[in-house]
This record gives sequence, C-alpha cells and structure tokens, in this order.
Amino acid sequence: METFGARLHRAVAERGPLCVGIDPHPQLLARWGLPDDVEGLDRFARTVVDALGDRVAVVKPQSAFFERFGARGVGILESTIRQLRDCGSLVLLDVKRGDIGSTVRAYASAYLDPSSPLYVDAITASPYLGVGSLAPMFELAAEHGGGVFVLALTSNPEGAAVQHARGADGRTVAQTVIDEISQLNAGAEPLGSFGLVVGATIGETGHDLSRVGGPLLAPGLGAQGATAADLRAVFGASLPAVLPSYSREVLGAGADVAALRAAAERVLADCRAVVPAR
Ligand SMILES: O=c1ccn([C@@H]2O[C@H](COP(=O)(O)O)[C@@H](O)[C@H]2O)c(=O)[nH]1
Repeated sequence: METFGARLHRAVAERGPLCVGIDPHPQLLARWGLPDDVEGLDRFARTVVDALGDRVAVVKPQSAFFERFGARGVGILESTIRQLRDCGSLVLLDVKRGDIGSTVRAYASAYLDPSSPLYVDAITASPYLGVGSLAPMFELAAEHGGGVFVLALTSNPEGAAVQHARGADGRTVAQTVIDEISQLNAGAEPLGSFGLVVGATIGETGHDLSRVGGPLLAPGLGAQGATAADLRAVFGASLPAVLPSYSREVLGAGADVAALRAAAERVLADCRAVVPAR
C-alpha cells in the first residue's frame, strides 16, 4: 500500500505544489449567481470539481460550508469527495477534528476508513487536547495510507496567543506540536504522511520546522493577505515541503470553469516561482 506521503509527493510532482479549497461562502454563492441553498451548494461544488479536479494536486473541501446545510449538505460533501477522487486529485477534508482519544477513534473511522461514505485521503486535526489524543487518527491513517495535517501555527491573528505560549521546558506550544509530528515521520521517504498547518501570514517566528519530514500546508494566501513571496520568510529552508493553499482567491474568479482554471494556473505559477521541486 502506498502511503499518503508518497501519493502526495507524486501528485505534487505531476500537478505542481497547489491545494485549492472548496469554501462555498454565502457571498461567493451570491457572486456566482447561485442561491444560498443546497442546490446552489451542489452547483458550486460540481463546478469546482469540473474545473480543477483533473489538474490540481490537492483539493480541500471546507466541511463547515457543507455542514451548514445539514444532512443534505453533508450528502453533497460525500458526492463532491467521490467526484474529486474519480478525477484523480487528492482530497484533504478541512474538518479540524480533535477530542479525547476514544472519540478521536470515531472521527478517524468517519474520515480515514475506506469503508466510510466520507472517506478522504487526509484530514486536518486540532492538537489542543494533546497531540497524543490524536493517536487513533494517526494509527488508522497509517493502516490505510491516509494523512493527517495537525494545526501548529495557524494563519489567523488570534492563534499566536495560544501557539506561541511557552511550556515548562521553554518550548512554545507550536514547537511541541511540530516536534511530536516530526517524530511520527521519522525515516519516511520520500515524504511523511503526517503534516502540519502553518499559515502563510505569520512571518518569521523562529520555529524550527527542519525535522518535520512531512508536508506543510500553508493557508492564508490571497484573501487573508499573504502572497507566495511571503512563504520564503515563514518556511526558509523548509520550502520544498510546503503545499500552498488558496480558497477565495481562486473561487472568486468563478462561476466559469475557464476562469477558475485560469485563476488556479496563475496562483500555481506564483507558487512554482517560490516552492522548489522536491
Ligand atoms: O490556519 C488555518 C487553518 C485553516 N484555514 C482554512 O483554510 C481556508 C482558507 O481560505 P481562504 O479563502 O484562502 O482564506 C479556510 O477553509 C480556512 O478555514 C485557514 O485559513 N487557516
């Protein structure tokens, strides 16, 4: 079985270092001339899949915008995931799950067990109940070739107050998360399956990402103000592991398939200029 890290490494080599989010904000639905209901959600998601599913390495549906419509919205999330997988893009579901270990096991079966209707290649997870509480997720991901991206240094301005706080050993909370995830990836080639979320907006913070060994998802580009050039200061020598992620910057170009493709090509060119091939 091929690991998620190996599959991601290949997808990026073939399609380029880019993740595009599917975030059907009410404002975007309106801008695309779609109603703010399940039919609008369905047409929005299908258009993104048609435009990008066969060319972008990773597509990241934001679960919240589907959950907003209840069971029917989650049904559309299920079919969007299926369509994306059929088109060959890796699906990273942005759900930021985290809980006590026994509940984390249930989240893991919901997203990382191939028999689940919401099965995806990778998910995002929150470490604030302790990285160790996510162990059942890491175990199921490893068993089925899946991946987990754990929040470390998020792109929002409120994140630093928690993530830069220091523990008794002098390390920041974020560095503790970084170090624990690095251990999970030890020895993995060409890339580990356990990633971190590090916002493109955060600037140089002095955190050491040199031993992560897994992918570094970088949201915050475009709508939140960061540019591809900002990745240099945030990631330094770790740039080859960076997976830049854009949602509104690309989605704002819709509702036309050609316009979405052009927007994705434009941001991919920006990213290629900064993120060296691994
Ligand atoms: O630190 C984080 C973690 C996750 N996100 C998510 O990424 C997208 C960003 O959307 P844009 O439209 O490109 O701003 C969104 O789904 C967030 O929930 C993040 O922004 N920062």
